[in-house]
Amino acid sequence: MSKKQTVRGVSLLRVAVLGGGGWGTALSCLLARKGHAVSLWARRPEHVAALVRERENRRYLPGVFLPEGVNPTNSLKDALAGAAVVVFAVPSHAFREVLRTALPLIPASACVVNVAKGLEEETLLRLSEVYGAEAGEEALARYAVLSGPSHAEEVGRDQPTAVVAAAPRYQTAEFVQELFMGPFFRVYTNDDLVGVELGGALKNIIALGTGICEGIGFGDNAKAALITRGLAEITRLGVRLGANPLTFAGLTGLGDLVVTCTSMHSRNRRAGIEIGRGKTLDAALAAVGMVVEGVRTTRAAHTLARELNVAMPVTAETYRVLFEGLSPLEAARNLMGRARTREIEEVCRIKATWTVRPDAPGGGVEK
Ligand SMILES: NC(=O)C1=CN([C@@H]2O[C@H](COP(=O)(O)OP(=O)(O)OC[C@H]3O[C@@H](n4cnc5c(N)ncnc54)[C@H](O)[C@@H]3O)[C@@H](O)[C@H]2O)C=CC1
Ligand SMILES: O=C(CO)COP(=O)(O)O
Repeated sequence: MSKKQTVRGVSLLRVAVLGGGGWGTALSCLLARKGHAVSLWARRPEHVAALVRERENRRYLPGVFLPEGVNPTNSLKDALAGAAVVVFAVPSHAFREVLRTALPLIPASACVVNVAKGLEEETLLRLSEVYGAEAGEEALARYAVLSGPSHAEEVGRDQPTAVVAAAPRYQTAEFVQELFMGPFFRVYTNDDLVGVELGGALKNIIALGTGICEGIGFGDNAKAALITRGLAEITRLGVRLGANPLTFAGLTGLGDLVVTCTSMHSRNRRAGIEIGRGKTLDAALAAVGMVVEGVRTTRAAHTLARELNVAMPVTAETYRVLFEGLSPLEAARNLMGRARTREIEEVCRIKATWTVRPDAPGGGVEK
């Protein structure tokens, strides 16, 4: 493919998408529709064979057909050869393992985009920290995350969607913005990498909790309370870890909470509903049959919150339901019975340490 061909400033590129689930498939379709040459890598040969044969991911994204520009492959070497961009779309728990195998094969100049939403359970690290530890700090200059309210089922069908790109180096976020931006896919940049990563990961806990409430039979008031108070505790932990509190009012905070806590596409919400109806965690996960990131993230965030002494009551009760056998109804009673407090006073206790990054034009504030 000629490097001279461009789509609004970004050359038509060779892109490797790693991960043959719903999100990797939807993003492969989006990029191929923009004219990029996409290798879609999945680890199971029979899954790749089905993708090649059917031109559809019937297991994870039924009804969305792969454009010509998507080439499914089981060979990491083939997928990564000559790639200008590498998109990691594997679940968070597989990120380090796949990264280690892929790193020697990734071209030195390639831009790496991670789209998984989670924390590494064992180390409590954000995935950009995992990347820096494995690839070296200097490699972070070409690393970005893409996050926000974006179900694969809708993106795969060109339904309007808005997301955020963030990166240690602001220009990399701008490159990723241009790469993914399309008529139905609007990409903002945000220079708060910490907030964008945490917003995407932590909202899954609240979606599990909201689902549990629905499974019990509670109504919209409970859902609104959980979304709002969930946002408050996400913001508390985020600010403690160096995020900009305003990020959580944006697409990767409030936006992704709304979509994940209310959409029937959400695996986290669906798993929560099953648990609220009385299923065990294992039975709920089996019923969903796809990755439910919030389960591991609940464990990681609960540990982080305790280590940092940050109050996260929704996370704590969700943890007890998932891992300590607390009944969903008892968890709801615990949340409602907490000591009375003031909403605003609590928010005011957030002491923001956020500073504007020097490499962000306009100070990172949208004009
Ligand atoms: N599905 C969605 O709408 C969205 C998903 N995400 C995030 O994208 C990430 C991937 O999610 P989905 O594609 O939805 O998952 P999925 O459940 O649809 O598929 C997961 C894929 O990862 C593969 N996989 C699992 N372990 C692996 C390993 N060790 N090595 C290689 N491949 C492995 C599975 O075989 C499967 O193909 C998650 O972090 C999720 O939170 C983000 C935005 C939207
Ligand atoms: O992150 C997502 C949508 O923005 C996907 O959420 P689920 O994993 O709950 O389906």
